Amino acid sequence: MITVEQAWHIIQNQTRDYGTEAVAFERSLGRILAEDILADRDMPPFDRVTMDGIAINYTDFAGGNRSFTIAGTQAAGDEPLRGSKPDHCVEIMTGAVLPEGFDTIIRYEDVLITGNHAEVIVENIRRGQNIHNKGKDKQQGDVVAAKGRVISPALISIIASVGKTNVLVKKFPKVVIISSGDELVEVDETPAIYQIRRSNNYTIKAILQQQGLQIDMVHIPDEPNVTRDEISRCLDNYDVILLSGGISMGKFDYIPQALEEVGVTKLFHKVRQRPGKPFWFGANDKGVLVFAFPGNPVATFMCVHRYFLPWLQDTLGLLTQKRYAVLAADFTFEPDLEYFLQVQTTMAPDGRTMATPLAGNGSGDFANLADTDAFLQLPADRTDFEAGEVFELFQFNRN
Ligand SMILES: Nc1nc2c(c(=O)[nH]1)N[C@H]1C(S)=C(S)[C@@H](COP(=O)(O)OP(=O)(O)OC[C@H]3O[C@@H](n4cnc5c(N)ncnc54)[C@H](O)[C@@H]3O)O[C@H]1N2
Ligand code: MOO
Ligand SMILES: [Mg+2]
Repeated sequence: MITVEQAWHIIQNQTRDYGTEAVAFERSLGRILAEDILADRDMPPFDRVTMDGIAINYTDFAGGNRSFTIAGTQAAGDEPLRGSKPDHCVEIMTGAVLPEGFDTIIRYEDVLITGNHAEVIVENIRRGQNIHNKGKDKQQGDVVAAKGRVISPALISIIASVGKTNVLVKKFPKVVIISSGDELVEVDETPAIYQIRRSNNYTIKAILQQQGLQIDMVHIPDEPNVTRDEISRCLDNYDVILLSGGISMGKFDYIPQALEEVGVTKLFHKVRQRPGKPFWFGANDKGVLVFAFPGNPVATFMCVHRYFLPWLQDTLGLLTQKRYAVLAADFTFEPDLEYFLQVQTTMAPDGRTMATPLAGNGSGDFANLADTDAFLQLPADRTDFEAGEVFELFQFNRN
């Protein structure tokens, strides 16, 4: 049986390029930028006043003058006043362009205005103070935001300020979730005593919605012909199929055989891990990928976070960093499998991320997932894990 790392490498070798698309910039939050955003003008585009007060020519002040005649007022958005004279000043507002002949702004707090005169009442004035100079942040044509970044609220302000109404982003793959199982009824149905409502498919959908993906859902019974037909139809209409359930050793686990019958080549089946050991992964000759996750809810959930989201991030060209956390309490796990230990994380005052184990009652205990926010990947070759040791962390339940 392959290890988690081997499984991940096989999946990583199947990243795809789904191209790019233009979207309205107001709808681009969270998408991956697929073009460099250039400054269309210098930033700031003019010498921008940063305090409400008066504009003077510093030479007048240096020559000993403290009382200035107010020659006019200039608000933000006004054209710059012209024709300055010695010992004149202009009342000026934050965001206004610096008028010709002036080079220094003194805030209202440091002047006394009487009639049309302004007297400067402080001595520590610097030439050029309170002005955000043209081009100081970026020059016209500079890359302000490089492609490959997630579009954050800060990037939205850059995109808006350079006047891009549409922005090029990475296209998402078309994804469908197929759940299976005769014991599963719809959410609005009342299950018989031996049935349950389906939930894995909604969880996967929600995880992908957090990434900005819209996805379709299909449910199939444990019946080989329907299983084959539905998978076949989805192979023709989607880039990625996510399955949940029907891949283990049960008499009615038809999925692996059906996948191979409809031309999906198995790249692996079973990984040395808990939960999620029966995980099946493959691709057809058109490049459609199939992630068939084990049906137990925690197994599906973990596999989506451990394999599918990293694949999606790689596919979209997103640079990601591994995360680590400190195990906060001793923990023992005996089987010769890598273990995805559910934890609650906290930030300690010394800056470390602490992970408190909350193992739950196995991979059917999805109630436990709501009380945890991450899992630690514990290696297979050991049994005892001690408080203070550091392991790789995979976060979920993020908002
Ligand atoms: N003889 C063996 N039996 C099992 C093994 C094994 O190695 N040998 N592995 C176990 C492990 S580990 C897992 S995980 C499960 C995987 O089972 P399947 O992928 O075949 O999934 P199902 O049998 O269809 O369902 C398992 C379990 O999950 C529930 N389920 C399935 N889909 C959903 C859904 N959409 N929403 C909510 N719950 C769902 C289902 O009702 C079952 O309770 O196999 C073990 N068996
Ligand atoms: O993968 Mo199974 O989830 O260990 O029950
Ligand atoms: Mg089964």
